[in-house]
Amino acid sequence: MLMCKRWLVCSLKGQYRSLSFSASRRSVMTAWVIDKYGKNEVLRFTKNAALPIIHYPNEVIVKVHAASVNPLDISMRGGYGAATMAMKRDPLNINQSGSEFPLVLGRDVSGEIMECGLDVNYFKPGDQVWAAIPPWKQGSLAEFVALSANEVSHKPKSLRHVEAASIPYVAATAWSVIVNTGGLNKDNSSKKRVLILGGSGGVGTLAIQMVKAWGAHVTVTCSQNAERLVRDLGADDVVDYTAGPVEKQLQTLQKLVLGDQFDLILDNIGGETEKWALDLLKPWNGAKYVTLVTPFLHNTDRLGLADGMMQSGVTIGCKVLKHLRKGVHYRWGFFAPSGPTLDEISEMVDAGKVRPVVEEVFSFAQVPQAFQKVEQGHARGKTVVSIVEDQKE
Ligand SMILES: NC(=O)C1=CN([C@@H]2O[C@H](COP(=O)(O)OP(=O)(O)OC[C@H]3O[C@@H](n4cnc5c(N)ncnc54)[C@H](OP(=O)(O)O)[C@@H]3O)[C@@H](O)[C@H]2O)C=CC1
Repeated sequence: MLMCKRWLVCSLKGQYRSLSFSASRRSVMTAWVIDKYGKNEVLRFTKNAALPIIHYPNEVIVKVHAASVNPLDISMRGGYGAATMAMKRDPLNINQSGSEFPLVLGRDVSGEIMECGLDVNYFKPGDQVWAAIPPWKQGSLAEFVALSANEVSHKPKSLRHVEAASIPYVAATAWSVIVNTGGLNKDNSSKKRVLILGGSGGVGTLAIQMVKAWGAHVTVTCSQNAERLVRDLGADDVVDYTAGPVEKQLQTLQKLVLGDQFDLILDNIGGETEKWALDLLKPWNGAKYVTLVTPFLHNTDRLGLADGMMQSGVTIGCKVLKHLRKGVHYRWGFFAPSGPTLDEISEMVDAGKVRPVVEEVFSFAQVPQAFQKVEQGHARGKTVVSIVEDQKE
């Protein structure tokens, strides 16, 4: 359904091609890369990173104005997901080394289209765009990035690049778990009760705003000093997880205030939470618990692709069946890159229903400090990297 708008516009607009970028092409660009997995010391600034080129006719090259750092970048810096990503990365074996290095991290981009492949009709050079970059592709902590056009979307007109870069990855993740896995959308969320475990970080601050805009009643767990932030974003009830056992506080809230159980729980925390959280769902009513903290990539890193996927299949299968017997649905949620999803988010932003929550902006020279910041945890929204000096549209 989301793709329809794009097809319509494509057929109306006709074809656009690359303009001046190809002609004035350099072969190298500046970037932060890693040449091996490890801690922050592996981050290396270079002026000689290979400039991305278009390999497929549906690809575009985007000049990066701003990027952001997510917890995934910290994990990928340490080798998380390497086995699975290697399967998808460099499908043409362009660098002929079979190696993923030098690897550029950064999953969010806000910037400008420089060049379009021959099949790209929806974008043209000069368009202001944003995107969430799949983990198996080279990232956005660089001057340019190559993406498939269906991963890219026109950025909200009301946002500057540094604001826009805070949204795509967490928005695409929140949309994937709430809409695709959780089954809620703008037409069926009114008066639904949603619990967001861990509401103060990147995904949480976006998820609160989305379900609130669709009319849901939103309960959030976070630490005490994040209460004002999450209430400003739309949380109706806030539980301070540092003030005592969070499950007891939520049970009391359900009995005394809500008078009902939850239709959807989004778990950004993982670990012990799934031992008690599913008891807070309405049974036999299609209610779902979706966790973003899954062992999927850890399994493939540890056991290899085939055995890791088999192990994940057994684990999720057992959990789904165990909870189905109690009348509730257990699910794993994943980030899903999608331009059409970002088109929807862009409209919500320009309509004032979703706003960026930028905690700190670092310069391109300060990328290692941005990683340190994210690694320390306790996020209150997003950590952004400004790559081209930002200009108000
Ligand atoms: N499976 C997938 O495809 C994806 C998975 N993820 C995962 O989802 C999780 C959330 O991502 P993201 O929002 O970007 O992470 P962030 O680091 O931005 O946010 C985490 C937030 O949780 C808060 N927090 C920590 N412990 C608790 C707790 N026990 N209860 C309530 N709040 C808590 C932190 O603040 P404080 O400590 O101060 O309370 C922080 O604000 C991460 O584990 C990430 O790796 C994210 C995207 C995609």
